[in-house]
This record gives sequence, structure tokens and C-alpha cells, in this order.
Amino acid sequence: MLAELTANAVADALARREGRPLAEVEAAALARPPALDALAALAPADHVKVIAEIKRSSPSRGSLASISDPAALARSYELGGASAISVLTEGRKFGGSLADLEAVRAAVSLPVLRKDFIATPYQVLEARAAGADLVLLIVAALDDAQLAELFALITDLGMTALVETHGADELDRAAQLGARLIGVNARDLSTFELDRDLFARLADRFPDDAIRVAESAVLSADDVAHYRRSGADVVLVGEALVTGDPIANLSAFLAV
Ligand SMILES: O=P(O)(O)OC[C@@H](O)[C@@H](O)c1c[nH]c2ccccc12
Repeated sequence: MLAELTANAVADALARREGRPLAEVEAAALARPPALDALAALAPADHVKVIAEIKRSSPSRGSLASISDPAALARSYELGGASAISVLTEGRKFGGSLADLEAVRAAVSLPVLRKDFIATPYQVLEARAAGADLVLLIVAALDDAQLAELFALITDLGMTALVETHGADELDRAAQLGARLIGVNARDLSTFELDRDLFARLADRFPDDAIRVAESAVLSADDVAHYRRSGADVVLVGEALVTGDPIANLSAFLAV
């Protein structure tokens, strides 16, 4: 499934490129005000931090929420105390778009993550052109040469890569890259199986200077506490915030 999601995302980007050539997107990317400092915003603190996600649906969970106004939802995330906003921009399975990201960027002053299946420089440039400060790189979807190229481009554009892993080998590859913001996704994107203890098993393997992000399957304050006890600096939460009361849930999660 991950290979298919990535192939589709790359095909969709190629189609957009017909109407908006790379040089144009690059110019738009360079014309943006500088990216916000996501490493500072997400730096380890004496409380857990939350990356709050705008997510309409997913291949594993189906439709979650209609979200007619992603900017308004992002503002409630900011009000509720989130440290960054993640915007799913994948259209086919997650119902997102780059327009969502642009709308969110205009509405909040927090760092914004482009959450998608990124495998080409064009998609990274699109992210910056839309105002993203962070870009997700999924280690399982990329070979080492792609990872290095995309990581370098993200860094050169002043953005931060959130490097997502699911297993010890992938975490080692993220460390090798020099990633400073590393996630462990509890969900295996090939099988969609959940492993809520994977983060805990990998926590000691993170490089000392990396910010540790636990991704997926946070539905309650207890889940946040579980990840926090295991060493998470940051949790990335989608479903619980788009299906429940975002401000109430954020305040419960931040009180952990
Ligand atoms: O809705 P959840 O279970 O809180 O999960 C959020 C986030 O971790 C999940 O959306 C995610 C993590 N990595 C991804 C990669 C692609 C698409 C989506 C994701």
C-alpha cells in the first residue's frame, strides 16, 4: 500500500507540473517569507508538545470528518496550545490538498507540516511554495539516495524534515541522514497494522540530539501519557482532534 500511495502522489504531482512547471514553483518557493523554526517550536520541554493534524479521511480508518474550513480548525488547534500543525495534502485517500495547506498557513503563526507521500524535489518545492515549514519524509518509501537528496533540498530551503520511521533499521537510516526531528509511526503504512509499543522499544535508539516524535493512535490522555513515559517529546495527533472537541482534547493532552 505504501508503494501505491507514493506512486499515486508522484503521478498527481507530475500532472500538476503540466500546468505549473518546476521553475515557476521554485520561484514561488523562493519568494515566500523564510520558513519558521520548527526545531525551536518542538524542542524538548518539561511538558509534551503536540503536532495537531488536519485529516479528513485515511485508507485505514475511512472518512473521519468533513472539515469544510481547515483554516478555522487550525486556529482552534493554535488556540488549544498545539506547537505545530500537520496538514495532509494527499488527495486520493486522505481528502487533502495544497490549498488546505495554504489556507492553514495564512491562518496561524505556528510551523506547518506538509504531510504527504513525498518522493520528488517538485513536491518539496510545492510544499515551500504553499508556505510549509516542515516536510514529511517516510523512510520506508525512499531509498538512501532519494532520502539524502530530499533531505538536503528541504534543509536548503530553510525547512525542517520530519523523518518518519517504523522499525530499528529505518531509525538508523534517519540517524545516518542527520535528521533532528524523527518520528516513529505506530502504524505500518504497508499493512496498516498498529503497534502502540513500537515507540517505546525504539526510544533508546534515537540520536541524542534528535527530537522524538510519537505518531498515530493517540485517542486519549492515557495514550499521550504512555508515549510520554516512553520518552516522547512530541506526539502527532489526527483522528482524536478531528473527531472530538479539539480544544478540550488538546488541553487534556497537554496536561499530561
Ligand atoms: O489519526 P492518528 O492516528 O492520530 O494519526 C496521525 C498521523 O500520525 C497519521 O495521520 C500519519 C502518520 N504518518 C503518516 C504518513 C502518511 C499519512 C498519514 C500519516
